[in-house]
Amino acid sequence: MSDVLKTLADLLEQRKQNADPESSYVASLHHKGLNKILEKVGEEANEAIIAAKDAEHSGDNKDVIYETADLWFHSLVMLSHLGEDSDAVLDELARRFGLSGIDEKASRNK
Ligand SMILES: N=c1c2ncn([C@@H]3O[C@H](COP(=O)(O)OP(=O)(O)OP(=O)(O)O)[C@@H](O)[C@H]3O)c2ncn1[C@@H]1O[C@H](COP(=O)(O)O)[C@@H](O)[C@H]1O
Repeated sequence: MSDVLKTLADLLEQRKQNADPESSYVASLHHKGLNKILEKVGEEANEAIIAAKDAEHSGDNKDVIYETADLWFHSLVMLSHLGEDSDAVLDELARRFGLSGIDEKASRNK
């Protein structure tokens, strides 16, 4: 795991276990439950899509990077809520190295 993901994973775990929803945004999301977390993931995905479309026209990627960070962050809170962290996702991505998306899809449709 990258240092950033490891530091964030540790912070998210600490906030999930010990933090007060009044003073921690992450704890407030866990307190509100999975549906609220999923609502935020959907909202941030939409914002990232809109920012990407705008970036295509303006040539300025600042907002798409900001919105993608929001999307990744809320996805990590979702995984944390379910007892997982980014390691599991990175392992899955590593497992796919060298496996063409087209070949993988064809193997599913046999
Ligand atoms: N990386 C982030 C991070 N990215 C985005 N956000 C928050 O995500 C929220 C979502 O943005 P919105 O504009 O949708 O917020 P909003 O409209 O207030 O949200 P709603 O009322 O609609 O739910 C904002 O409050 C952002 O500040 C984050 N909050 C926390 N972190 C990390 O998590 C750590 C722990 O945070 P706390 O739990 O707050 O201490 C922090 O130190 C950071 O490292």
